[in-house]
Amino acid sequence: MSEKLLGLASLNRLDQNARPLVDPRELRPQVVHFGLGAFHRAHQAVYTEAASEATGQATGIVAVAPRDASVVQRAREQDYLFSVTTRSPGGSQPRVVAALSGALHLSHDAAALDTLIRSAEVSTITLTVTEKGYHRDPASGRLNLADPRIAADLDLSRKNPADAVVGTVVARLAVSLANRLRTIGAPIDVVSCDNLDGNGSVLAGVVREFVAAAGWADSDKVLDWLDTSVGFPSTVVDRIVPATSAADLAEAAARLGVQDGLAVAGEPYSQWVLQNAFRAARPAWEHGGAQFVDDVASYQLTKLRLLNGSHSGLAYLGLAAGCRTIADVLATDWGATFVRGYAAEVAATLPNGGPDPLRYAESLVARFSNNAIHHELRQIGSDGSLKLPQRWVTVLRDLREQASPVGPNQTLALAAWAHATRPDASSGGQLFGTTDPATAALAGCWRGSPSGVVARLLNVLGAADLAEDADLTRSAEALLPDLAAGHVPLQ
Ligand SMILES: NC(=O)c1ccc[n+]([C@@H]2O[C@H](COP(=O)([O-])OP(=O)(O)OC[C@H]3O[C@@H](n4cnc5c(N)ncnc54)[C@H](O)[C@@H]3O)[C@@H](O)[C@H]2O)c1
Ligand SMILES: O=P(O)(O)OC[C@@H](O)[C@@H](O)[C@H](O)[C@H](O)CO
Repeated sequence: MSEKLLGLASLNRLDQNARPLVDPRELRPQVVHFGLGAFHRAHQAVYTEAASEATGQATGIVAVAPRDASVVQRAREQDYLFSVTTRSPGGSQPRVVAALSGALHLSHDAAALDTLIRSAEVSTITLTVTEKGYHRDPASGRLNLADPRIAADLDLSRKNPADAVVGTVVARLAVSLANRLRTIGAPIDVVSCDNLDGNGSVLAGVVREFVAAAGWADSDKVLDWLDTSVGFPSTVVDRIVPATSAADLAEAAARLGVQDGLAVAGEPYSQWVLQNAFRAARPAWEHGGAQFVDDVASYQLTKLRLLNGSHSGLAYLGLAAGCRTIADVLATDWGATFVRGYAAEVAATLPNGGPDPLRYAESLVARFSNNAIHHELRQIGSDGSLKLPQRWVTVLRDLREQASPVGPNQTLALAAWAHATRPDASSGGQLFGTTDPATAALAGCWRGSPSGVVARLLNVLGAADLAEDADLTRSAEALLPDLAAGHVPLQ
């Protein structure tokens, strides 16, 4: 292997402060992680390495790439090492992290993955597979059995219950957890680290629905075992980690002195709150800085509704105004005002006992203003049809239930999202280049009469109840001409 590439052979070329906290050769697999994306590397992997250093138990993660096989290849070439650069306006600091002990592809390595999930050494599974990875129906929130990929996996797993080479993470979990019951039967925990409201119960729900729909001879027994022996704790994960750019890779190579094809960069802030609801032995993440609490709901709602909710709003407004990154938006004369105003409007929907919303908003203004982080609005604005149900729709419903009015910042954010879903004739995609699995359905909403477009779009989010709120939809539609002119009409 080339010494110019990050790997075991090039570790001694690194500056002392850029070296891993633990010896990568000592890692033993205890965790299987689905979703070998940027966030996992800069978040759960970092906590796991810190816990390994603190406890002296070198926990290894076998990371699974559900789609892109090239990332598995790169991880293998680099002996599963990668760097995380912490970026702030004061400077940036890369460090190589030793937490991964293997990498597999979901379908190419199906047999090895199944063996691992039913092995006694693995006690925890984690996931960062985006909202798309859960295959939920937007209106009901349940597993969408009509989704072609889920339907295909159900078909495969009916024909071959134990050995099906399935293509979705939900099906892989259902099949391999059932195989674990059929072989060692030892308890295990499965931890969703995606930005979903009640992510533990959402994940438990889709896995159970797959098992029930598969109709295996032992499906009922598997469902009972999932209840008694498999934990699905909820978690709140927080660290801003943009997709890695070519410039990030070049900077990592220059700073480290070796090439790192898996480099990621993130902000200094990081938080991981986990529900104390594990059934099996787990990594001692509390020694790596994670918090364990009995109920994560107040942390989860505050984070999703204030951070992610305002992030989405900034993304759509910023795109309308011609900005590229979140820091660009915060540099306008309206960015911070929007974050504060939006937080004040959402505050009434947050449970007691969580962080103070207005102080939280101030911390967001500071984090979002970090101009060493280049978080593209197009990335945040993509998949809006799957993100907005938990970022905005639940908030709007709670306000209706309280008979409270929808605030001007929420209405403006809704209008900006609507504007960003406009079809772009030249590209065939969305106006600003955001991507969304519901692009065609969203584009279809622009075909009817202009009045009614916001209601039609809300229906695509599975929010027929909000679509009937004429005050909301008309107020949002009234803002569209300003947004189309590149003006953000913030009061
Ligand atoms: N990046 C962040 O700042 C951040 C912060 C908090 C939480 N998160 C959570 O982590 C998730 C992933 O973020 P990331 O930055 O790693 O993104 P990424 O694009 O780098 O990685 C996404 C991962 O999800 C997988 N994936 C995508 N679509 C899938 C599908 N349909 N089925 C199964 N797997 C699929 C990809 O293969 C990849 O492994 C986010 O969607 C969010 O829920 C991210
Ligand atoms: O990662 P996504 O695409 O689901 O959402 C974009 C951002 O809102 C999100 O990544 C935040 O930066 C993150 O949740 C902060 O912890």
